[in-house]
Amino acid sequence: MVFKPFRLALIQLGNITANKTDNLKHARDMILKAAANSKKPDLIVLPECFNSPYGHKHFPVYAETIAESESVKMLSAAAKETNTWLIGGSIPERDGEQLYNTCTVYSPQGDLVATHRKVHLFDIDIPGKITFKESETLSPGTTTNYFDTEFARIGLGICYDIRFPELSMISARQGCHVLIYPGAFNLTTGPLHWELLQRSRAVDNQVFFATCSPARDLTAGYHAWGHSMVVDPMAKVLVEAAEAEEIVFADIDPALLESARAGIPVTTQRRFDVYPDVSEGK
Ligand SMILES: O=C(O)CCC(=O)C(=O)O
Repeated sequence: MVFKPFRLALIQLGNITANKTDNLKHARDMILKAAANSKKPDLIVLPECFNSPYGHKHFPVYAETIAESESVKMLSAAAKETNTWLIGGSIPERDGEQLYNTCTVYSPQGDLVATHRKVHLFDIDIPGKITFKESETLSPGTTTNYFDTEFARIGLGICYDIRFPELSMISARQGCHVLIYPGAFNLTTGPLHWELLQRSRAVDNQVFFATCSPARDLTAGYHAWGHSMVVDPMAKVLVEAAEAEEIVFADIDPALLESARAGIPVTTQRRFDVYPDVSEGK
């Protein structure tokens, strides 16, 4: 499987309003801006729920079917126009009666090459801090997903999916070199767990791990943590955004994955005679 050096751009998108048309226009402008940067990224990433305010009551209002989605049309056209791979964050998706939190991925030709429906819904209740119940309106995805580019195999997840090591483990054992999760942690769990979980998933699996969050907006109903990040296979943070809108770039160097695996060979020391391989049959 090909793994070559490439450059990643994470768009920590701000100004996500109640107006979808404005959100799509702003996201498009930022994709064009990232692509026009002298750093010339090979892959651009948007955050979770980039076209709608984040909240289960908003999902039914903003949901689109993939076949008729104006968001998908915009993302496909932007990928083609910039001739760049694009992970289109996530959008509320409608499929019949069901709604999903769905990530869509585009080739530089503008083809929709992969989707990932958030597998683990964000249902938490920390009294006095945060209560959120995506399952009030969303259904969970039922598949693990990755896509291949000319430079790497890339595994997908969305936000809360990061808390479930099995998903990352399965992607890594399917040969993914880089795991990319659009996400939107909050001001309670963000400071404690956002970086910790990414560095854990990276070091567990000796892969690169990246997240892309919306910018923090204290006037919005949901306060995103921000801090979009790229972590290397030794769990070193390569780049981290602050809270405001920002585009951050990272060079993904396969030599770092190779040296991590050579120096600490856990990938060949697993004891599937003692515990099961969660990727078996996947
Ligand atoms: O796991 C967390 O603390 C936050 C998850 C989240 O915000 C999400 O899944 O959208």
